[in-house]
Amino acid sequence: MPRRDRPARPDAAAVQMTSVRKVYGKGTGAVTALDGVTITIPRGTFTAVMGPSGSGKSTFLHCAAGLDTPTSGTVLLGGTDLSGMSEVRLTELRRGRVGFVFQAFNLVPSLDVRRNIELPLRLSGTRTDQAWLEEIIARVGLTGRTRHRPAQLSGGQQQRVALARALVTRPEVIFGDEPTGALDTATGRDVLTLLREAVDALGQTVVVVTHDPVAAGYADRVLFLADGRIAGTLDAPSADLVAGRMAGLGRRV
Ligand SMILES: Nc1ncnc2c1ncn2[C@@H]1O[C@H](COP(=O)(O)OP(=O)(O)OP(=O)(O)O)[C@@H](O)[C@H]1O
Repeated sequence: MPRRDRPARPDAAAVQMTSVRKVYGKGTGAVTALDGVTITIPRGTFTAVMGPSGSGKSTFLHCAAGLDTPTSGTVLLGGTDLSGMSEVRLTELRRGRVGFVFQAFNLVPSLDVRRNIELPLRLSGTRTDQAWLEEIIARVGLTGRTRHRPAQLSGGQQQRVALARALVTRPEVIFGDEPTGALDTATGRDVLTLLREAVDALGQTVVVVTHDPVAAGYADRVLFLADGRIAGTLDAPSADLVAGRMAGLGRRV
């Protein structure tokens, strides 16, 4: 049975971006969303990406996850160079080696919890490792809810399903775009705690875009973007320190 618990390149960083530029449009209407980003994200770490509106956070996430192609520069995911990859190979890579957690959950309404979680395996033709499936269902606290449809769940429970779905393939990286943006404060904290546990207990790599300094406080490192460039990093962040740095960035732009 194909298993993904051993990365293809165990020594490689989870993500390595070198001189990544992304320009949308052409001529006078061109917008430089990323302007020479070079960063290494080690395996088994939790990174929060922050910055003012329009600083390039979503573009960064999309380029790192193979959802968008840089104008120039290179992106390596687990040692695999994404440049020049065909759309078919990029789709395969996103299914098997990348997990996503979005603000809007993006579950399939007609499928129950278990089938939603198994979906990436079914799409990539991988047999389900039942013991692993049961473990992650238990980890995210959905035991006893596996026959429910998404509409029968709270927002927090739906995001737990999305997180389990992201974990099921043992991806190189789980990318989150404001994963707590649609949740109330307490429920959002529960989801952040689960992301933290995925890093600490499972060695998962997590990269999350957020506007919330408290959410960033769950990360090992905060990456600040301003005007498409890395404006600094903060290790072992606290919400207060993050808020202070954000206020400084806000004044600069
Ligand atoms: N498809 C696109 N076409 C043209 N310009 C774009 C496109 N996507 C993003 N941009 C521009 O690129 C810049 C960076 O956008 P991006 O969405 O990455 O920023 P962000 O930091 O995620 O913003 P926000 O916090 O508001 O979501 C912005 O100036 C934006 O207008």
